[in-house]
Amino acid sequence: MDPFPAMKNDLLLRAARGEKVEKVPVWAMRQAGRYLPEFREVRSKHDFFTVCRTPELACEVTLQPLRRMDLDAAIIFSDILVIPQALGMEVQMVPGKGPVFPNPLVTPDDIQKLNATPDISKELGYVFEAITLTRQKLEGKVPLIGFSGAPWTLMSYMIEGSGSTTFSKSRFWLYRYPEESKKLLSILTDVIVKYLVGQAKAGAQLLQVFESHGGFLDETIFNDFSLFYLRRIASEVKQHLISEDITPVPMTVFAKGAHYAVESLAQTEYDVIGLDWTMDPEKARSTAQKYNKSLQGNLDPAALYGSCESIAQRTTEIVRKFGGKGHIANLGHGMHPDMEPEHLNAFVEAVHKSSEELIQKQ
Ligand SMILES: Cc1c2[nH]c(c1CCC(=O)O)Cc1[nH]c(c(CCC(=O)O)c1C)Cc1[nH]c(c(CCC(=O)O)c1C)Cc1[nH]c(c(CCC(=O)O)c1C)C2
Repeated sequence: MDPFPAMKNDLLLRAARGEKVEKVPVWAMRQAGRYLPEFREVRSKHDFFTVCRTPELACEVTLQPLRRMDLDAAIIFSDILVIPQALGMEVQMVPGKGPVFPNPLVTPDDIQKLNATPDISKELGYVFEAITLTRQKLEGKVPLIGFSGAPWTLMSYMIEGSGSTTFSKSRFWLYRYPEESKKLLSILTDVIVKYLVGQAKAGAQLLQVFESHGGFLDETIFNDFSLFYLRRIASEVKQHLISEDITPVPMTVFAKGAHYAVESLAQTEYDVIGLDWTMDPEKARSTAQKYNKSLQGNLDPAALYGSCESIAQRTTEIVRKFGGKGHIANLGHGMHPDMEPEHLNAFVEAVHKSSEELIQKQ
């Protein structure tokens, strides 16, 4: 028996599985965040990782955007960098700078210092508790998304020690220490699989894997150091759930910038391929159809700086290009802190209105 309230809106889950929908579901990456005054209010009292680690606070900020807008999904408030923390690395969130690792990995010997096989429920149980609490509080209003960073993206932060424009230190590892890099990626993959299985068991109804730094790799390097592990994650998460008699939840992969990889990702066990705003929806759609996959995306986040009219116009165009079926509307990357909530709302409304019209005509 499902211990959670019955779903009132399952558009996201139907679209992820390529089923019929009456309108296209929509959510936004970083929909909980600093562009919302009510989020800044919470952050003025609690530091970033305290919000992540306190289920009541994480639940509260997860629900904030849903009180303002007719979004079709919630995404649990957390960060991809909770995994390096679980492996024993310190991560600080520095205002105006973002995440900083005071002691990044410098040479492959540093891999020995990691706690490579952490007790996931002990180290990350707070995320599972936040998910269960949020599923209860959502009362079936919309599905709850869980997520993780992908191995390469996490490895790049662990080596760079922060964001970077070149990722030269972590890319150095791929070419200079390929075997040790693979060892690290495999440690991360094993942890990510357990973490995502735990999220599904706690109540997450769709799991998204963020390969935010995919586009820094060329195709052959991507295949060996990213795709290989992404593929393992989808297949192992689903196998684990099946072996415990749990119906596997749909999974989305978002490999930002990896244009060359849309087809190879469509050949994995992910159900949904996320597109950034520089990718062509029509081209991706013909690829996705071959493999029965759904797509997510891909309005340029910067389009939200335009007027509400221009947002509606651009959104209608994008919805038409994706064709209504097997589409989850989203931005091509996350919200920025200086965006206006009303402009995100214009996007949400335009997705619903234009897709309802499009689907009715079909
Ligand atoms: C709101 C927020 C988050 N993380 C950070 C912030 C801002 C910091 C603050 O409030 O002080 C720091 C925070 N955490 C990170 C960054 C990026 C740093 C950089 O590389 O420049 C920042 C500013 C690292 C991070 N964190 C995340 C990614 C993957 C998505 C992406 O590519 O943007 C990445 C790369 C995932 C993430 N991060 C977050 C979510 C919450 C759920 C939602 O979408 O509403 C999610 C899914 C939340």
